[in-house]
Amino acid sequence: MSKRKLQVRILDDRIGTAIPFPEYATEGSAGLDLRAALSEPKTVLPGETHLIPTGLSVHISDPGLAAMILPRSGLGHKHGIVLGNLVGLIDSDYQGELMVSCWNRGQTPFTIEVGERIAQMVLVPVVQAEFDVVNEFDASDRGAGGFGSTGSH
Ligand SMILES: O=c1ccn([C@H]2C[C@H](O)[C@@H](COP(=O)(O)OP(=O)(O)OP(=O)(O)O)O2)c(=O)[nH]1
Ligand SMILES: [Mg+2]
Repeated sequence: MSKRKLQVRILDDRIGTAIPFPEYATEGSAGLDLRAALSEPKTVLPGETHLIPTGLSVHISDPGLAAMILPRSGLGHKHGIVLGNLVGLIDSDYQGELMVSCWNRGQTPFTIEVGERIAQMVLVPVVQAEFDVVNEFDASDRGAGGFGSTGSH
């Protein structure tokens, strides 16, 4: 399987030792698990949102690619820990630290441990649009119908 080279900077020297470097959990994984580069465990109370550093920055560099930060399903479903921005989008020209906004949408406090896998990052292809302003579109079957226009079943 071919993999895409990605430049990464390690901003926290515990990465690679106390905090494992991000990796694909299995050969077929789409997401790289991102870990909390915290100095001590952090409790997120119900309704709170905390910005958690990962100790890493990436420079994707190619405008035909981006990265998305997505919740981990186990954390989100069982513990209510999802992302404060719902989805994080990493621009190809971003060179700052990868940050994860952790929102506790549940009813019970959740403690993020040092090095815990808090979210996952997926590299995705991107096509930038160049707008071509027109007065009318060629007719389509759907036209302007949406929001349930095709019926409820
Ligand atoms: O979960 C996230 C989302 C974004 N970012 C970084 C990478 C991204 O390239 C940059 C800007 O994100 P975005 O464009 O979504 O935020 P904005 O509110 O539009 O800020 P800006 O004005 O800096 O673009 O912040 C993260 O580290 N984590
Ligand atoms: Mg932006």
